Amino acid sequence: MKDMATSRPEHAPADHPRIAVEKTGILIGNLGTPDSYDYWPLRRYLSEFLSDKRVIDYPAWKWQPLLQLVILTKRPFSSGKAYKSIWNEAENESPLLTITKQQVAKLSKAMAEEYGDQVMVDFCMRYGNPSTRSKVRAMVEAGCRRILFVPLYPQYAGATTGTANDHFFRALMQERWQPAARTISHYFVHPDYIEALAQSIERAYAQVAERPDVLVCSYHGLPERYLHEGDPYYCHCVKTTRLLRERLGWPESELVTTFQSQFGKEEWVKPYTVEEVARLAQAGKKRLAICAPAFAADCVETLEEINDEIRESFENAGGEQFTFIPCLNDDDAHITAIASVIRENLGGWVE
Ligand SMILES: C=CC1=C(C)c2cc3[nH]c(cc4nc(cc5[nH]c(cc1n2)c(C)c5CCC(=O)O)C(CCC(=O)O)=C4C)c(C)c3C=C
Ligand SMILES: [Fe+2]
Ligand SMILES: [Fe+2]
Repeated sequence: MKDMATSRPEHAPADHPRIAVEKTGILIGNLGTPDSYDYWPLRRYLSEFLSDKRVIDYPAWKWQPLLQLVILTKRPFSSGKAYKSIWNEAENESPLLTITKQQVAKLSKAMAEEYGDQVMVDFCMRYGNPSTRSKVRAMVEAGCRRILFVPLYPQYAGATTGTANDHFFRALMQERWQPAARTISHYFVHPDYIEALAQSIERAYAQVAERPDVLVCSYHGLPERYLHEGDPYYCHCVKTTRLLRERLGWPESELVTTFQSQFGKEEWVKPYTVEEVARLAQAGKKRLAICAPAFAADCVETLEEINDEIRESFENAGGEQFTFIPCLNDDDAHITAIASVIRENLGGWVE
């Protein structure tokens, strides 16, 4: 606690440990990303990710041999190629990490303006670095007696928010003086979030040559079985599109909900984006815009999968105008929305 404001409790003996001045931590959590696009870093990252029972729920005896001996001998090559095509070479990091840093810098500034040094803002990843454990430790060390954990996923899924929370709680288990803790389940219903999303779409529509026939809202997919076993993610996604449509004031025919990135042999929630865009092109919807409201930051799934693979599928089926709408990233309206969600969840903790 060398560099922090510290004090010794009243009536304490001279050798009592110094205690950092009390703060509230706001810890942003995201998925994670490999340290580089080379084979071993990707293999390490994917192994950690795909060994998570919240992501793939098969029993380990059945899943691990397949994962370690088959999937992880091939997938790091194809994933590596995808990551390489979008890598931020200047910073030598993935776009997800760059954008998360930008978001956190803006959020820190907004929170400091509002609450001064009562709060500190930082971020951590569920897989890879910076780890959740290291950031919880740093916050407690800095004097955070309360931590608000904010998984940066607008919709709740066990495979994203649920596992991020699990990891946060595991980190708390290791603290002798455990801070009070709160988490955020989802925030897609927040009017400021829907407003930020709607504005980003209106901005994109104002810039295209001709008004798109249809807006595809493409969400990261999930095995269909998870929905039947009680995961609300699918319903959260469908509701996000509805709220967005209501805010935009557009007819139902102009928005479509789809799901991308299916992985493995099971059926995932449908329709699949890659198939639906081809179907739309064949049905005469030649101008298409596409956004990805499940992602708070652009990443391999949007920059490569949507803007490359899915664009190709649309164009091969006769599509003519493909407008990729970036994620909200560090848009001011997005930061305002996240700040609103945080403020509402800090009730009673700060003045
Ligand atoms: C936004 C919500 C997400 C859900 C729901 C989700 C579920 C889920 N994902 C996989 C498998 C993979 N996901 C991958 C990347 C990835 N996934 C999300 C978000 C959700 N995943 C993000 C933001 C990213 C991108 C990370 C980045 O660094 O850019 C990947 C790795 C990439 C690849 O090799 O294609 C896999 C694999 C499953 C199985 C699943 C549901 C159970
Ligand atoms: Fe994923
Ligand atoms: Fe993908």
